[in-house]
Amino acid sequence: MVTKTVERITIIGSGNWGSAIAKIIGNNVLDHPDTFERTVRMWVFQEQYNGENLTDIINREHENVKYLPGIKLPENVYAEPDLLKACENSNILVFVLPHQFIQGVCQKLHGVVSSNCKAISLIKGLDISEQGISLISEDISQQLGINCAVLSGANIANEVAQEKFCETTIGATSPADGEFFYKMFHTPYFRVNVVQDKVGVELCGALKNVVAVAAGLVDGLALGDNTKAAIIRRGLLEMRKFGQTFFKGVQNETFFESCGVADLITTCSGGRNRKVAAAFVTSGKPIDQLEAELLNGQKLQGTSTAQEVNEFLTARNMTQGFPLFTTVYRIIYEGEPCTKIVQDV
Ligand SMILES: NC(=O)C1=CN([C@@H]2O[C@H](COP(=O)(O)OP(=O)(O)OC[C@H]3O[C@@H](n4cnc5c(N)ncnc54)[C@H](O)[C@@H]3O)[C@@H](O)[C@H]2O)C=CC1
Ligand SMILES: O=C(CO)COP(=O)(O)O
Repeated sequence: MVTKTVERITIIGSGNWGSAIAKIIGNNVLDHPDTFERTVRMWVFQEQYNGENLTDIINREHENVKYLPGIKLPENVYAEPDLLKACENSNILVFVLPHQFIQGVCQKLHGVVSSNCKAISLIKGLDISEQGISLISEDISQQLGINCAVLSGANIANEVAQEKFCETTIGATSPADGEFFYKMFHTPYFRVNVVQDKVGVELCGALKNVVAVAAGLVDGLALGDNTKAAIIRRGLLEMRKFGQTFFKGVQNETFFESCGVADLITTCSGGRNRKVAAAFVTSGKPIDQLEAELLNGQKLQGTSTAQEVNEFLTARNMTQGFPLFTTVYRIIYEGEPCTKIVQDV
């Protein structure tokens, strides 16, 4: 008798979103014992919390008391501090860590991961410099020699963890992979829609964070909802222009998915980028200091993405074509007055 092998999942990342996703996957695998191994390992970047290893607390209390406090994780989610051990013999890798850390993780996993592994990236960022731009899912594929789908949507982690109804988008070029990851992530309160425009989905997730910073600047200046809506609309247009200028095949329809307009709405209302950008206006403090003061170890993504996008556009003398992205960068990093957010775009 041929026994069907079950898929072993490792979640690489355990922050605010990583922990919320661990809850979804940990519960979903229990509903599909014929497809998935019961234990879901979660790689945790080890740190001390009240003098104790965070991994020990998570495995004892089944709660990520630092990054998702108050939410119980399924008992089949196991926190592992050693990256290679966490990924050992896994054939499904879920990448969900702040984008600035992915290169280091891929270097450690290079040559270790089996070629029959599937991966999906939930990271909202880009690998971008003046030399060029690549999607993080492409970096993962290229460095680890495996296919990598993406998931991105209107998914503020704390609300998802409280099982408040929301949607998300999976971008997978292979229908079979799309179906597989649908099963792994979909729940009645976390409604998955699968599209084939993987590039568009990933770009939306990364670039919306820059628009969220712009929205936060508007809020900090108390310019009101009409102004915020105008900035969000202009940001959506720049997101589409950036995608369709520098990548092939980005579909207009993708911007109407959860990963597009919906994620813009939620992030520009309740996200961390918005919150910290508003404080940047009202406090006058540097953005890094505000990140440390306001986010308790969680990481901003929109400001670094604005910096990376500006470096890329400047190298091509194309900043004028993206006034909102450029103005966000100049306000945050070059000391331009915050009021420029409604003057220069
Ligand atoms: N928090 C949210 O509401 C959502 C976040 N996302 C995206 O998911 C990705 C992960 O974000 P979060 O899970 O919220 O992380 P986070 O913003 O909570 O960041 C903290 C995480 O970074 C880890 N970390 C710190 N230093 C590290 C290092 N040197 N190497 C490796 N890891 C390190 C910490 O251990 C912790 O797991 C980001 O790209 C974010 O944009 C997507 C949807 C929602
Ligand atoms: O991506 C998110 C919501 O979909 C979270 O956005 P922030 O990182 O701005 O909190």
